[in-house]
Amino acid sequence: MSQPATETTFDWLPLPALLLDVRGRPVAGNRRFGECFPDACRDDGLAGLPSWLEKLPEELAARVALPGQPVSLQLPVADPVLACRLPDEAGGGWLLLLPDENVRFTPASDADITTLLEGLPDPVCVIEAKTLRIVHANQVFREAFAEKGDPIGCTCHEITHDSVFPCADARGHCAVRRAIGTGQRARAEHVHPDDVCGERFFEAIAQPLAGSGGRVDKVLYCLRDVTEARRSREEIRQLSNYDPLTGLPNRVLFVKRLGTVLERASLERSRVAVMFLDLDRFKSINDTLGHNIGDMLLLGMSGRLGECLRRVDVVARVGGDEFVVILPDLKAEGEAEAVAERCLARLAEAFDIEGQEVFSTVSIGLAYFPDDGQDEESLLKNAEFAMYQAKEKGRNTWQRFSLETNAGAVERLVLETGLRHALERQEIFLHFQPQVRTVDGVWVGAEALCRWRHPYLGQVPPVKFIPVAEECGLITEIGAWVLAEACRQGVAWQRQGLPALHIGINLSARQFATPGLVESVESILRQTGIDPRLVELELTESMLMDDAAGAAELLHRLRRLGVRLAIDDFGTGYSSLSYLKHFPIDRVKIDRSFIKDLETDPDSAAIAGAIIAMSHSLGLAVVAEGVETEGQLAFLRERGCDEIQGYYFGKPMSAEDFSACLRRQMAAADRI
Ligand SMILES: Nc1nc2c(ncn2[C@@H]2O[C@@H]3COP(=O)(O)O[C@H]4[C@@H](O)[C@H](n5cnc6c(=O)[nH]c(N)nc65)O[C@@H]4COP(=O)(O)O[C@H]3[C@H]2O)c(=O)[nH]1
Repeated sequence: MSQPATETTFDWLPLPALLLDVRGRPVAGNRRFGECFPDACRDDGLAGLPSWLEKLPEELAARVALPGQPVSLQLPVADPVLACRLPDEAGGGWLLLLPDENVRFTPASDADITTLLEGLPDPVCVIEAKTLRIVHANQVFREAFAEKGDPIGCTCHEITHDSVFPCADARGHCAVRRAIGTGQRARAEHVHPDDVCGERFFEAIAQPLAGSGGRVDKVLYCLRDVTEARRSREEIRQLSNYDPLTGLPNRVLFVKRLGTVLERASLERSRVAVMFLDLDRFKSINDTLGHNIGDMLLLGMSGRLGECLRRVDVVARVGGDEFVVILPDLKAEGEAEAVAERCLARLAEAFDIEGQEVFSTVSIGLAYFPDDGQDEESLLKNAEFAMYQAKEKGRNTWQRFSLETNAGAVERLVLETGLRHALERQEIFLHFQPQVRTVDGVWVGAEALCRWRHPYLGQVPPVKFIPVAEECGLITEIGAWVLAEACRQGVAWQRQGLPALHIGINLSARQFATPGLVESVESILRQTGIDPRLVELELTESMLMDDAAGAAELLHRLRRLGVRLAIDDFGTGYSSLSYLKHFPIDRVKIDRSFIKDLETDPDSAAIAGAIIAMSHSLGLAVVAEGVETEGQLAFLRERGCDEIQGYYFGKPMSAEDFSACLRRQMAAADRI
């Protein structure tokens, strides 16, 4: 076919246009066509044209048209397509004018739609725009609403909602009507009643389908059952914001709510109180009556607490036996105190739990906004502090936050209560301090030292919390955790390619006296898979002296597990080396107090020297603790002290820092 004389005009036509040969096969597209179908127009001609153009030859063959006379073609696009016979002088053929750049497709035939819908896994139907009646529905849709009978001819809302009114989501949106109105795809979330689970949630998507006149005459309506996804989302939200036992908000949500209340209170200049409640001696109830009864008591408590509060008050469970309440918008003086009194009285009444009468009381702390704290954290902290003051006053009472207090006793209570949750809240962790071979400075061991990061108090030193843990018996649990964690770390280092280091672990007196220590150590060794010879348990002299025979037997049993034993802080207690030889001890650690004064105090130097010499004569190795200076190191090296521990070589550090330092040491040694 020769190129028509109108080529320039053809190219600049504002509509997409195609030149067809006499048989109706596309030959060239104009510039606009190229813009609309960029993939189809290549330098070497047309290719990959829309499939509906394949019908053209068939369609044109049936048409009788005079040159220059346009005919309208029935192609599956929304707007009419015009074809114009070109005069024979111009080579015959056709000029095809497409409606505009957004060539829209009309749905295929009913049969095509049915096949298409059946292939979809979700309930899908086609709704007539004018009447909102269903004209097609796939099998999944029919099954989903089987009890309603044949959906064809019914309105979509009759079928999906049992309603004579068009359906709508929570915001009043009907996806179908929006799609009809805007000609755009619309989405909504619907709740449909369900006999089995009460209600089911659907994501509804309405896709407008344009008729031959370009107007939306049908809507493709897809429903996706999102009930399960929504439930899991809700479960996650519930778990992260609510306490699973009582269903009350947890600490996270409580702090958010308190933030909102405080924001409003500062705008309105109103008063808010935070009330912190802690059950008195809950641990002993749990221990004696069992966790089930304990749980039910907590449930009962949370219920009764609700009875004592106003509707605007917010109650949350923030710890095992700790509840907090926000009392917003306090009008009268003493209002919060009255609530506290009411709670004390109601909560002290007996609970009937599985036929048992259970009594419990609470201690309550009160802190006011803005007087006792201006933000969530300080109010919560001060209310908790006041609660400890109430405990200190004899429990079953309330106390308003005040700085004048028996600081020591309250601090102890704060520590004890905090320690009860410290392990489960992962506040306890280990640091490691290198133990270095004196002759060449090589790192041969590490002492594991326990650390506690309290949420309010920050890092609490072990000399403060270990004695409290001892007194309240928590040391057994903490000590076992330390032992396991230190062994686990030792194994992890070896797996990372570091040399096998011996790990020093402190045993406290109470731990030493707890029955089952040997079994506990044995099981930890087995579970962690550490070589027992790398584990060194550190004890103090006083632990051995009270019951020497019993201690010796215990030490022998520990020794039989393969672990090493060291005497810590040597020199501060009985300091009888001859006595020590009755025990299966491997090493002696000279206390820091002697090392500190080595260079200035001849007595300290003499004692340290004597300990080293005597220990060696008894076949015991010696470690010096607290070495901070070159001079101390020189002295100890000269006296043949086996190992050194102290800031001179490294402070206690995290396991990651420890391994990084050790690697640097090893690399430096390799270079020498
Ligand atoms: N000024 C100075 N201090 C140095 C130097 N080198 C080491 N230290 C400190 O001396 C203490 C040595 O541990 P310790 O005598 O077993 O004394 C320990 C131990 O008795 C106890 N402790 C720590 N962790 C545990 C544990 O897991 N269980 C038990 N039962 N007690 C622990 O707490 C004590 C104190 O531990 P930390 O505060 O970590 O204090 C550590 C360490 O940081 C130095 O050159 N200069």
